[in-house]
Amino acid sequence: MELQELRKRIDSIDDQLLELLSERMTYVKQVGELKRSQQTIIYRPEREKQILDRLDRQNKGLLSRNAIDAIFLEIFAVARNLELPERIAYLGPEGSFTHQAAESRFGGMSEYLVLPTIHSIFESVETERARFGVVPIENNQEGVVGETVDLLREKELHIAAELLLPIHFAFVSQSDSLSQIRRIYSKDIAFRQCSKFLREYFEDQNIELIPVESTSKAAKLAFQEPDSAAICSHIAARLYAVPVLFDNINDSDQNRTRFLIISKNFQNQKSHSDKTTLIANLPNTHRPGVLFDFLKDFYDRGINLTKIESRPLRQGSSFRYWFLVEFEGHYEDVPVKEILDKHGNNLKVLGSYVRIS
Ligand SMILES: C=C(O[C@@H]1C=C(C(=O)O)C=C[C@H]1O)C(=O)O
Repeated sequence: MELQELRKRIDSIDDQLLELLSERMTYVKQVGELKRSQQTIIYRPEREKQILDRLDRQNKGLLSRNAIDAIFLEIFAVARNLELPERIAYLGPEGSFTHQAAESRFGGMSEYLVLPTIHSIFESVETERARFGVVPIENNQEGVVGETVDLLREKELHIAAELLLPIHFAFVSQSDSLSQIRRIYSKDIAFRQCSKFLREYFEDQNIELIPVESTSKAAKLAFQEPDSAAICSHIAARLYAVPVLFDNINDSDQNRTRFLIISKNFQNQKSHSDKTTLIANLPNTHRPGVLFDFLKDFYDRGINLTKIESRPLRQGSSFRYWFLVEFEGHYEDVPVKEILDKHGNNLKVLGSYVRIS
């Protein structure tokens, strides 16, 4: 087919897509009105997951699951904005991986509040300056983010959803040739995670590796100084319009960070694959068998634990702990309810949500 003919067909499909998307939005608006009249929650991650799973099963074309997810998550985000514009707080700076995570779920059209600390994210959601907050909870290579875990216990907030982001670093520079590069900016942890690439390409050159506070600051510096480069996220490269010379330069392809979307008064309905997070303040943990007895309740009911993290109680000078426990299932499942009833006051359920990890 000729180029002109191909483009004519593409234009005609775009016209149809636009018409269908507009029609979809009229129904979304009606859903929004129903939700408002029943005073229920707009964001329904379990419904979104159901749609994505169904589309994936139906899909016979060229689109990968990731492509379908990316397109439709953006459609959902636009739809939610139409139902009710909601502000989302994320841990900055702009161009951080948390920013990338937030955009992957709430799209390019949402209103964002960029805050400098994990504490300030929790506070903005608590005071309802933001409807949702996006915070990292763990990295599969570096471990847990203690501040997030501690704040989950301290504050009365809920987990609306989790999301996983592969941590892919890009090597960006304005310079056309590697030999012109004198300095590379990034976070120290990113230098560590891209050490093979740095050795391979820059071993013999006299290059300065300069650690800065964030990879997005690194991208900004690479934008300002043409004889420098940065190792940063995709979103930072896009934000500062610095060309990507090499993509995915991290040593390991397995590096992933898990983020939580937190909210006030949020409850998800059951989906067919949920996860629950709770805080366990078990009495007398210094006695033998207390933690064992508690965990046995999960074992006896065939509930799969996915995480247990102990954190210091910070009571005087003692070494005592509380636990963050995560498991497969929803808090409305009968076996889970039994455990919740049995341990009542010692547990605080943070939420059940669609399981991704
Ligand atoms: C339209 C709805 O609200 C939101 C938007 C969705 C969509 O665009 O399909 C799906 C789930 C909700 O997050 C709904 O609940 O059905």
